[in-house]
Amino acid sequence: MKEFNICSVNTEVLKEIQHKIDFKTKPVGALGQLEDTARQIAAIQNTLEPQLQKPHVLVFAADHGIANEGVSKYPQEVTYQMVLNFLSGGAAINVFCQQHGIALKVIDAGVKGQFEAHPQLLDQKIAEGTESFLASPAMTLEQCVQAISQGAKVVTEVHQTGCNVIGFGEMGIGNTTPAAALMHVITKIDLEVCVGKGTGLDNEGIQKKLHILQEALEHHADHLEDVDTTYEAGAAHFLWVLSTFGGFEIAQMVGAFLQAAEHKMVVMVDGFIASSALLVAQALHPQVLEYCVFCHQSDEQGHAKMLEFMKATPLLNLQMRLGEGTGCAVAYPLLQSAVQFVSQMASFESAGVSQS
Ligand SMILES: Cc1cc2ncn([C@H]3O[C@H](COP(=O)(O)O)[C@@H](O)[C@H]3O)c2cc1C
Ligand SMILES: O=C(O)c1cccnc1
Repeated sequence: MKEFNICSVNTEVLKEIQHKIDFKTKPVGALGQLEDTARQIAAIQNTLEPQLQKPHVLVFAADHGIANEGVSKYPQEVTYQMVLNFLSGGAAINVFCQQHGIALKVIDAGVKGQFEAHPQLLDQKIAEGTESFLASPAMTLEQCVQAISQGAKVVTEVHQTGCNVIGFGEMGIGNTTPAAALMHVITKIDLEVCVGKGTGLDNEGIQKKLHILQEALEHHADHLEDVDTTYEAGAAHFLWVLSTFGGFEIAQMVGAFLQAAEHKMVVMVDGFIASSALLVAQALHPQVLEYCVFCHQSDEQGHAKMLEFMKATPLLNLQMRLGEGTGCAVAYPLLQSAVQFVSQMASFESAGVSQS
């Protein structure tokens, strides 16, 4: 497995930027979470003059064997079709990226079917979909390790273009099911809390999804008993969990999160599925969380608890439940506001305004 070298952010800068923020012409703390975000970005960048450059969203797409068990409201071919939609500019993520000047790349991490070459599409296909984890591991350990390094590689390429702020999205019909499994195994939160409606299952559909997950956990129970999800237990446990229950887009996002933190990039975190990849990433390297701005709380029912587990306070709660990185794209202007008030607001002294 690729080694990641992730340092903690500079906490000295946190104190100094706080001082700078407190001398801006506003009551102390009045910009709320924008102040927290500004402090965090300053600490990540190790500067009192944080800046955002060349924002990117990477959408990782892949298919899932478990989708054949009827865990989604939509058919599997939607994954392939939506990739084409991303490439022709018609998806929600295209619209929001266009709106905010965010560059968008689409990564085929393991979609069923072949695509023609396209300047926005990267071929990082591990295989044409995972196996159903109802009866076997979703992927081999080798595939899992390969996916992590592929996800890392694309982030390094984007970083080399001068990008210092990046978000990860996903597309993969059925992928709220592996995300729920990862959440349950890593957080030990009751499976019922981790399972939600995804693309819009009704109650009966959610019960079926829950039963399939229970059956899958039962199938892997012998191994699961030996799984130690404490940090000290080491990477092998988490790699087993990720390869057994994950997906190729999820595993590539694990590598992407870790690599972005190694490059000291500001990392925008999207919804339930992206956060399930981050759960694995933070289990391997807890410092990755210091680089993460949690963009929104998804309406998928497990997300609130998942965020709580990572002690995260999301910027937005718009009852969105789409994925694709849309939470990152709509929250990006807030990150811009955070860095711009630091650089552009007057101080009490420069504006001649009296302090308390
Ligand atoms: C047209 C369409 C576009 C999407 N864009 C993201 N998702 C989202 O829905 C899927 C997860 O939900 P589930 O586990 O219930 O299948 C993922 O592809 C996710 O990205 C979409 C889903 C659909 C149908
Ligand atoms: O929060 C998400 O990422 C999400 C929720 C439901 C369906 N697709 C994605």
